[in-house]
Amino acid sequence: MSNASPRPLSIAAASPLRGTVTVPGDKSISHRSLMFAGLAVGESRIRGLLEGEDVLATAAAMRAMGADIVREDDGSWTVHGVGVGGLLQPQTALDMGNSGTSTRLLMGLVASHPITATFVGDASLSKRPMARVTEPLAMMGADFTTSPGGRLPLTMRGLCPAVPIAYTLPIASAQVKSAILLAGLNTPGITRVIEPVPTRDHSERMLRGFGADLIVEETPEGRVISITGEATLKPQSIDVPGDPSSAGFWMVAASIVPGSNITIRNVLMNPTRTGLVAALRLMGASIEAVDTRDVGGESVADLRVRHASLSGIEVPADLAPSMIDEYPILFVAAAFARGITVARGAHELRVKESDRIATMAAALTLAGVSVTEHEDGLTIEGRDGEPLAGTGGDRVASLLDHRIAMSMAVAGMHSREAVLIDDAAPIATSYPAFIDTATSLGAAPQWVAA
Ligand SMILES: O=C(O)C1=C[C@@H](OP(=O)(O)O)[C@@H](O)[C@H](O)C1
Ligand SMILES: C=C(OP(=O)(O)O)C(=O)O
Repeated sequence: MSNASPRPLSIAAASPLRGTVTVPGDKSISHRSLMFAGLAVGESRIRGLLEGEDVLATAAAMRAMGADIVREDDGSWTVHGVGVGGLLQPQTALDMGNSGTSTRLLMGLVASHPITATFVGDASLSKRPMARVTEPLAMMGADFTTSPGGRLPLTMRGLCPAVPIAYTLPIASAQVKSAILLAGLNTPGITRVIEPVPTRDHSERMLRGFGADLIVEETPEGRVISITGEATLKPQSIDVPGDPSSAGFWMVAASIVPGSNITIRNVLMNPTRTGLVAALRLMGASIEAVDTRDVGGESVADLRVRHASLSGIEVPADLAPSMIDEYPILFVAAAFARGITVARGAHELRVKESDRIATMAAALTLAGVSVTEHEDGLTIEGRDGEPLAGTGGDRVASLLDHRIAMSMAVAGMHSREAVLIDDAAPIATSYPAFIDTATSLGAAPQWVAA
């Protein structure tokens, strides 16, 4: 996983995109399903789990710490948990591959168990900041030996019983929030996280579903989330809804390729995740949610998306937490809009799988788009529906970042000559079927020789 060989991809003008697609299970919910089921007492069943490399890294780590996790013949997953407090000492380093969510949430779990664990990852993950979780987890009593800059590889020793804390998030991060709440699961007393800016709330919803004593209060300081340890989690039957972050690629693809008309089935519409839909609608996109329904306590809908003339906008900065992973594909939409799009207030993009501000600025510039880079975002001059010229035989650098590879593949779908991407292998971290789905909709991605 950490050493996959590069796989260059070429993609050029698509015929109109038509048809119905089903996106894979939500990545955030998939990670949490395995972790919480792995801590429950008894058998949980998960349907629709995302079988991408990031989630498989979580499964392997939970197995290494004692959970029994099996993929059944019908594609569902069965998990027998160890019980909160029951995680075992892993015998080898936990390989987190490319996955920030696996790393930070599992560090939270280890923090309140009496075990030592070493976390390693690929070149991208090894550059990402971990102090945002090691600092609060150290306050709870965990001990860390990190690589320079507080990065991976790192070894941590949990403390049991750990010390409950009340912690105000200095950055809007669901991973940091979740790491602390997960440490709180096995910590006697009440662990509190104060979230001035709301972020995705899957940990809160799911932990409550698994029977944890967790309350959320809206206060003038923000959302206060309190979890009482030591919790007992009850096994669950989970249907993972489709990932809105994966659906985002098709929303933009259908919006920019003339004549397109597609339906994306079963998309999670949790309001902490729908920022891209809101931003695209502000730009004039035609996205209609049909058959909105409740699946396991989450709102889910089918999205009908038709080609539309997009206009440049100032992207409201308060949408950032609810579309943080969707900026790369929003930048692609902006490249085809009429007029200027300004997206600021998204500084966190600098510390994702790649520096997504710099990486997308370079990628779009190579494809002939006029882009200005800011410390916290981009200004993009739209082409008013005109196709890109292509990358002229040069290769976009995806820098081990799945969302860059997929976003630039979508850009290629409305390009006269090919957009070449140096390495599309990272797509498998979150969306293994992306290339097949693109082909089924009428696009023509081609693997090329390295
Ligand atoms: O909690 C989660 O599942 C995630 C939270 C976000 O990260 P941050 O919390 O670092 O913003 C997001 O970028 C990531 O893809 C998944
Ligand atoms: C940022 C992402 O994931 P992670 O932080 O889990 O690596 C992502 O999927 O875009």
